[in-house]
Amino acid sequence: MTQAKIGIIGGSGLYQMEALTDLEEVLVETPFGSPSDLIILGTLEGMRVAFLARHGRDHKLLPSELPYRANIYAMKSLGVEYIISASAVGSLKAEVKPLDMVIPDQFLDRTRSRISTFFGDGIVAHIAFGHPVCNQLAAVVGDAISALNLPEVTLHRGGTYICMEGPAFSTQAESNLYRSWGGTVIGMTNLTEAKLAREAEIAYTTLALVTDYDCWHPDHDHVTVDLVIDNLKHNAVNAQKVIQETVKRLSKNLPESEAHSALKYAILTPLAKVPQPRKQQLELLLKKYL
Ligand SMILES: CSC[C@H]1O[C@H](OP(=O)(O)O)[C@H](O)[C@@H]1O
Ligand SMILES: Nc1ncnc2[nH]cnc12
Repeated sequence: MTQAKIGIIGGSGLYQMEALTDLEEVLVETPFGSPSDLIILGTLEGMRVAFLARHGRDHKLLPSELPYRANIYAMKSLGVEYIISASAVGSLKAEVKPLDMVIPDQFLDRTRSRISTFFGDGIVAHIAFGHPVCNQLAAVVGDAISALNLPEVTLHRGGTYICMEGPAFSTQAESNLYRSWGGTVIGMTNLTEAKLAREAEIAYTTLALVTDYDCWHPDHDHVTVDLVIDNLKHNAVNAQKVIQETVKRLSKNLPESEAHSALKYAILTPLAKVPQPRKQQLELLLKKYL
């Protein structure tokens, strides 16, 4: 049974959504283990939404330790069709300032120690990922930001999110390399989520909230947690406003998304030949094709 069509993943600094009412905390077990925390179901702008603190509400999980598959699978099992993912990022461009918001439309993968697929072990699928975020959902978030006219915030529509492994921040040589590759912002989590969301046929967009200039900018201190904490707090307040305005807009019109049929031409293994335990494990993702 669908409990929420909209999922919100809160990153560093965003551990709860204050405007939610009629709260229910749910423990969702998945074939991939437990999610990062209990999922909070609540009402926002008349819609049921599912909120998950990515690192747990007490921020106890490293980017490499996150149960990415359980998080996305849990959202899917609640009926989520759209995920808005709020994330703290460093800026790789002078014109993208701390407190700005970026809606990336591309990712570059610098992760190396995490599983970023539901497939394998007897079932092969290759999803299309040329456009890794849902452009329709991203446009709704962008329009919400523009309409809010937040002081001190410039919106950047589009851009490339470099997803590094962490937990240490980058070296200056790495930061400069990412700049030379055309990176716009850098973080440690969103590419993995975006891939799994696409495999789960959930439309996904990132709301990237800038906290720092990483370590490349000659006029700014290198990023440290201490340095970004105030910006994280400021961004968390703004992110909640943006998410509320986005949900308000989604409550009037849920956009079509190619993500919702991402598996249609992706699975290579004949489903009759998939080992039964795997089929059971992935039933939630596969059932419309069985
Ligand atoms: C702010 S310190 C680095 C930490 O912040 C980002 O987290 P999230 O993507 O969950 O908002 C980044 O990915 C690191 O995990
Ligand atoms: N400079 C940075 N590098 C990686 N992740 C970040 N999250 C916030 N700032 C970051």
